[in-house]
This record gives sequence, structure tokens and C-alpha cells, in this order.
Amino acid sequence: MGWKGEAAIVGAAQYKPQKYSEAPQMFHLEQVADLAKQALDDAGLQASDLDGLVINGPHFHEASVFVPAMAAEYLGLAVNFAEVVDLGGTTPVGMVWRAAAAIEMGLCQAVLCVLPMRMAPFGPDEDPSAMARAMRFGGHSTAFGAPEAEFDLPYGHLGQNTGYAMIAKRYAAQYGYDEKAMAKIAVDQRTNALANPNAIFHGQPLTIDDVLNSRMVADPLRVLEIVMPVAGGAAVIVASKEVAARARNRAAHITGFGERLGYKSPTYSPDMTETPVGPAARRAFAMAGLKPSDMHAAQIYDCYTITVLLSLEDAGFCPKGEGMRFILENDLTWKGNFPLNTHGGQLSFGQAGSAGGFSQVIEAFDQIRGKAGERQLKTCDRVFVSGTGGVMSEQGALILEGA
Ligand SMILES: CC(=O)CC(=O)SCCNC(=O)CCNC(=O)[C@H](O)C(C)(C)COP(=O)(O)OP(=O)(O)OC[C@H]1O[C@@H](n2cnc3c(N)ncnc32)[C@H](O)[C@@H]1OP(=O)(O)O
Repeated sequence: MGWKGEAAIVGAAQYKPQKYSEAPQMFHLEQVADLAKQALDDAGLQASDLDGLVINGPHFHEASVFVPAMAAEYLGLAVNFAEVVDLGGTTPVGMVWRAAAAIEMGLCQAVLCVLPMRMAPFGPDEDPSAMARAMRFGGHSTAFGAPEAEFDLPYGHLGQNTGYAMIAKRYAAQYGYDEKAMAKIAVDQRTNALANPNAIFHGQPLTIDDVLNSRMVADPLRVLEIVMPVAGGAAVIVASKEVAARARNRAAHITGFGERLGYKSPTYSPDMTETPVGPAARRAFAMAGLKPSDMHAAQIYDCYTITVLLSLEDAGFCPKGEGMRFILENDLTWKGNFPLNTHGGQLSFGQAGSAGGFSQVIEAFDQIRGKAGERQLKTCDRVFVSGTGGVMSEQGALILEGA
């Protein structure tokens, strides 16, 4: 498709995940401005360098319409490219490749991709606990006419926990299920978080027994195999080759990307164990002219352990049905032979709503630019990043490469 792969991530900002009760409340526009400033400072660029803006959907903001224009006005930017991305957990991946595509088309030079996810201050009539619950994933759409309202909700299929559990059950029936292998995903990622002071579970080691003894939430998923919602928010700046040349970081070039969606509930998936990660990842690898074994790290969206298992298989890191063996046979820590979610993954870093997926994008950037601190990989020039939205329904993939 003639993709040059010149556009690159040059700067990033990410709030340290915090429990909702402990996080400062900030209006979303304040967060947008704060994250933009931090990302620009990180890149060594000025606001006047920005001429593109990608932001999340209107339901996250105080204003319900015209979100990019409102944010551009607040930031004092005049942009040639404005986009709203609303793809659940793959929103960050979707933002980054859209920004890169706009740059390659010559529409703009530097794009702010921003996802504010701390809570806004409560109004006098609002019940904070109800707000907090709403922020913590209300679950499936009950919109009139939505198939979930008729065929999912009446059967107790509420929200993501049950959906992913259903997929895990189907996988178990088809390929078998080794709960120790699944627990090892969480344990290896926790080892990574022990080397990441920003992770919410930093300083709290985890064993396979801890995972297996933790409370069952949606059979077979236990609480330590499920992400904990946290307050957060993140931004990255994607820039042209020319702008990247005067930014201060080693750039992470977007050399491949893919996206695939076609349903929102796994009930409507043609095969629950063959996820859209496959087509998204295959396109990304083909664009980059690389294969899974060329990657120095994989930053795989991990709302649940089952998400990681299916993504490893469908992205081609191991054959279908052999994911559990792959997990047991490989060291998935930053010290190991298959570095996976080296920041701890969302399971141990915390999940700031849709911005959670930015933790994977930013970790890939940090590893490529050599700023991952204690967990820095010796060699890291090529990283696979995935995003998962909904219940394995909206999938994105990126290949990021150091220059
Ligand atoms: C966004 C997309 O498009 C794609 C996706 O990512 S899908 C996934 C979206 N995310 C979710 O659906 C959130 C999943 N998580 C949950 O539903 C909840 O964490 C849960 C049901 C698993 C637990 O919630 P809960 O039972 O209400 O626990 P809660 O009362 O809040 O907390 C009790 C304790 O457990 C801890 N805890 C809560 N959730 C935890 C988790 N997932 N892992 C580890 N610890 C957790 C809390 O910190 C708290 O500890 P303290 O007592 O020390 O403070």
C-alpha cells in the first residue's frame, strides 16, 4: 500500500495510576491541557508545532458534541486534522495509526493523541459512588434495538467479566485449560511491575498460588486475572520525519498497523476462540515486512489473562491451541526470553479505562527510546503492540520500530 513508516511517536505523558478515591478530580479539558503540556515537554516541542488532534468520544467529556473543536479551542490550537476515536480498549492504538496515516497523507505534521480518564469533579446533585460505578464500565449497551439488550442481558451476560469468562470456557472446551499457565501470565507480569515504580501493584509480589487462591469472579476468571479499574489518562505525540528530527527522544516509527471489528458481543462472533486480533496483526506484520519472531517485545492488551492467551495465538507468536504450553515454556518477564507487557501490563499497572491501552503503547515507546528504567531491555528496536476493545471485538495492532 506504499506505506513509508516515517511518522513516529516522539513524546508521551501518562498519569501514574491511582485508586479513584485517591486521585485528584480534574475536568477533562484540564486533563487534556495537562497531558498535552507534559507530552510536548517530553518531546521537546512547542504547542505551536501541533496541527492535528485525536481525542476520545464525547461521552467522556463535559460537552457532549464537537469534542475535538472544543479541545482545540481550549488548547489554542488550529488543526488541519481532527478525529474522535471510540474503540474501547483499542482506542489508543486506533489513535496512533490514524495520526500516522494523516501525517503520511500530508495533512499535518504533529498530532496530539489524548485520552483523559480521571474523574471530573462531582456536581452538587451527583452521587459520587454512582458516578464512580458508571466510570467503571457500565457494561453493554442497552440501546433500543441493540442485540445485547434482547439476547445477552436477560441471560446475565452483563459487562466484560462475563463475556471474557464465556470465551475462556469455550476455549477450555475446545483446547483444554491449564489454570496454572493462565496464572503464570499474571505472575510474570507482576514481576515486571516490581521493576516499575508507577505500577499500582508495585512492591506487591505475586505467586501462582496467590492467583489460584484469589476469589472467583466469573468462572474461570479469578480476581487476580482481571484488571483493576484506576484513575489515569495518557497522551502521545505522533510526528512527521521532519518534526521527529528536532524532537529530543529516539522516535518509535509506526511501520505497520491493522484494525478489525465486526461485532460487539462475543455472542455474535463466528468463532469465540478465533479473535479479530489475527487479521489486525497479520496486516500490521505484512505492512512492516516483519514476522512475530522479529519482535524484541510484545505489549499485548491484557484486560484478562485469557485476552493475552488468545492474542499470543492469533497474532502468530505460537500456534492455535498451544498458548498455554508457550506460556509455561517461556519466561515472559523483562529478564526473560519473551518480554511481554514489560510495564506490568494493565493487570499489574492498572487499567485507566480506555486509556489503559496507552500503557502498552507508551511502554513500547519507552523501551525503544531506552527510558524504561530498571526493566529496560538490552536490545529493543521492534515491538508489537495490540489493543482490544469490548469483548475481544474491536482489535488493533501496531508495529513500532526504532530508527
Ligand atoms: C475497555 C475495553 O474496551 C476492553 C476491556 O478492557 S474489558 C475490561 C474492562 N474492565 C473491567 O470490566 C473491570 C474489571 N474489574 C472489575 O470488574 C472489578 O475489579 C472486580 C469485579 C474484579 C472486583 O471489584 P470489586 O469486587 O467491586 O472489588 P472492590 O470492592 O472494588 O475492591 C476490593 C479490593 O480488591 C482490590 N481489587 C479490586 N479489583 C481488583 C483486581 N481486578 N485485581 C486486583 N485487586 C483488585 C481492590 O483494590 C480492593 O482492595 P483493598 O480492599 O485493599 O482496597
